[in-house]
Amino acid sequence: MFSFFKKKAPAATPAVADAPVAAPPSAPVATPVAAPVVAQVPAVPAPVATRTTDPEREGWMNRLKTGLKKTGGGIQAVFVNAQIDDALYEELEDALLMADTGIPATTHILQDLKDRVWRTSATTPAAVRAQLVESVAEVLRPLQRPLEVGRHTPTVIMVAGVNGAGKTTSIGKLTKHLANSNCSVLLAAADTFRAAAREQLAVWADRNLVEIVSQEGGDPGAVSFDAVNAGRARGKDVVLVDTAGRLPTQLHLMDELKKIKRVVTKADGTAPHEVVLVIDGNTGQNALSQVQAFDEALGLTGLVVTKLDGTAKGGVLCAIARWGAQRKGGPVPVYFIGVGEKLEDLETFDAHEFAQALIG
Ligand SMILES: Nc1nc2c(ncn2[C@@H]2O[C@H](COP(=O)(O)OP(=O)(O)OP(=O)(O)O)[C@@H](O)[C@H]2O)c(=O)[nH]1
Repeated sequence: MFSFFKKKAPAATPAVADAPVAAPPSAPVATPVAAPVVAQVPAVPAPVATRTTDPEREGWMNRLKTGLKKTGGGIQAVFVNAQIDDALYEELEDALLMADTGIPATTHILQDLKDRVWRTSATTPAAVRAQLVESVAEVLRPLQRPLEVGRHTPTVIMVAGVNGAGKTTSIGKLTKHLANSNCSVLLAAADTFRAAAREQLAVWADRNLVEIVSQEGGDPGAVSFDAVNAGRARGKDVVLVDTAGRLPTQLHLMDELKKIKRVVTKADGTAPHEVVLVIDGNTGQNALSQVQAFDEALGLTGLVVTKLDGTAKGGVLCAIARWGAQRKGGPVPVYFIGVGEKLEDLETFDAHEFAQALIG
């Protein structure tokens, strides 16, 4: 199941009765996702829906749980025949650190857990574990925010990341869902180095009946510029700019990325409207370094975390959330998570579900 919000010009009367209830991004949400939201929605962005008994959503939850099984298993084991004492908290600390949660987030979660245990008078391992899920969910909740489409026409989304993080695959998945929801999409193949990347994108474009701007060996800035102009001229809802993979340490390539962003702004003074970093969920604490480095270079507006169906430990999202709590512009939301290689394996991020999968 997939959800995003498409906003149209304010002139139209919002379909208030049918629209999801708006709430602050940090508030717990409980509206079930019935179907992708493509209707006009109120001006205030609404949160993505969460807990649901939808079988499709349960299916991907199982995949996420399977992917994070190692982490969940490790944390679960701490609670087996456990006493609620200092030793339990020490073991939990180890388990959270092993899950790539990092020291600041682990310290924060444990302190919050102790407060909760005291407040709720939790005395059984199961009750403490339930409180741990709530602690982790609360840390993650600021990351839960939907991608908005429709405020600008086209909405220009620039996608970056290290090599092999899953950018092109995620763009393909996202394109499918956008196209399925009647959003017209234009893809910009700004990875002009790798012929295979252009071909891969062209295959996605073909499958999804969307258009693509591509140029063999061309300048990625020029391709992006052309794509944004073409997107505007053709009245596309979304332009997705796929950039070549690069490491934050490759300074000349990071400069190139900054240039692509500048050129996109030249084509449309309000763009890019989103700068999304794709991170591989298996890269552990390194994912946090990537987020920080790309954010410094580009100013990120969102994340896609891929490969959570594999051997990812998942705790790094807590580290990213705690870092985001200190960030000047606030947390960088996780728009989507990737739980497989298939087209439908892209899901909106739900803090509570993720916490449940993580804790096991
Ligand atoms: N299991 C799994 N595999 C994924 C997921 N997302 C992407 N992949 C796989 O990861 C590999 C790399 O994906 P790409 O989309 O080519 O990565 P990229 O970031 O575009 O790569 P470069 O263009 O080389 O930087 C492919 O084999 C994908 O099928 C996911 O959520 N789960």
